[in-house]
Amino acid sequence: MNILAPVRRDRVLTELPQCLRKEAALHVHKGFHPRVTCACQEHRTGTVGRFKISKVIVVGDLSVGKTCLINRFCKDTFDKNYKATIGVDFEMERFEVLGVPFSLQLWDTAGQERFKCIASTYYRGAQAIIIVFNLNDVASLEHTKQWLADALKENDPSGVLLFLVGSKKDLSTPAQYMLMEKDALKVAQEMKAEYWAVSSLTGENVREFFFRVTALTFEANVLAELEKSGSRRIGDVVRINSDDSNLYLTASKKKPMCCP
Ligand SMILES: Nc1nc2c(ncn2[C@@H]2O[C@H](COP(=O)(O)OP(=O)(O)OP(=O)(O)O)[C@@H](O)[C@H]2O)c(=O)[nH]1
Repeated sequence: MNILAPVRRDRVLTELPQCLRKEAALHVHKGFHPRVTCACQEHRTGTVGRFKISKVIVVGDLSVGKTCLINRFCKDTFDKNYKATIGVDFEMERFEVLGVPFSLQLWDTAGQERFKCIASTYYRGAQAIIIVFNLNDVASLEHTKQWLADALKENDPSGVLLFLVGSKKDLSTPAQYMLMEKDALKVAQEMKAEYWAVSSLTGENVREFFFRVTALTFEANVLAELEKSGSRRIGDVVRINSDDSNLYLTASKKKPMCCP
């Protein structure tokens, strides 16, 4: 018996959402990996779609807008008053990707130094790490490297997808934004993270960004399931965070067995 309500219509993904900037993208393929599409059509996604919940952690300096980002996506609300996150908080979001149910647990962590040690105990087991900085505060961009290092202490760097997100885009002039974006793209490339710029106030890019996180996390999960179930023999190599400058989620060039 299915006791869960159907997934909201605006949480259904039938296509791979595209990256924001090709220079700093986890991959630039137009669609889902053919093996993922095929596995979904044939209901061969293993634990993905049944009990699996993917953990996503959101880290970054205090007041960069982590809570607002999550609230804009999950609740479509925006609070202009700052209330520090104490320790952690989380939201569950249910999606349907290529017909397969898929859930994300979005962990909002505290940026304030005094709450950081509580928050860091929740970093473990993340499948995606979202590192947020304020597009109007260059120091917060510099600090992203330390946030990433701390988050990776608790996670396997080769098995996690990274996203670098510039927040509060509404507060930058186009000229200021261009300057900041140049630096941010460099940092994202160094980290092997996908770059996004958003505004939780206006909602710009928020939905696109979370859909991209969902789609790429789903894709990585299904590829990992296929590998685990022995499909590796047909030659697919799944590697997240390879050394390729623009293709961190890779697969071999061998033809998939089923769909083209
Ligand atoms: N103009 C503008 N303000 C924003 C935006 N996002 C967040 N803010 C404001 O920035 C302040 C901090 O936002 P939060 O989301 O609470 O920041 P946080 O990163 O969760 O902070 P900590 O919980 O301390 O780590 C609040 O006053 C928000 O209203 C945005 O996109 N545009």
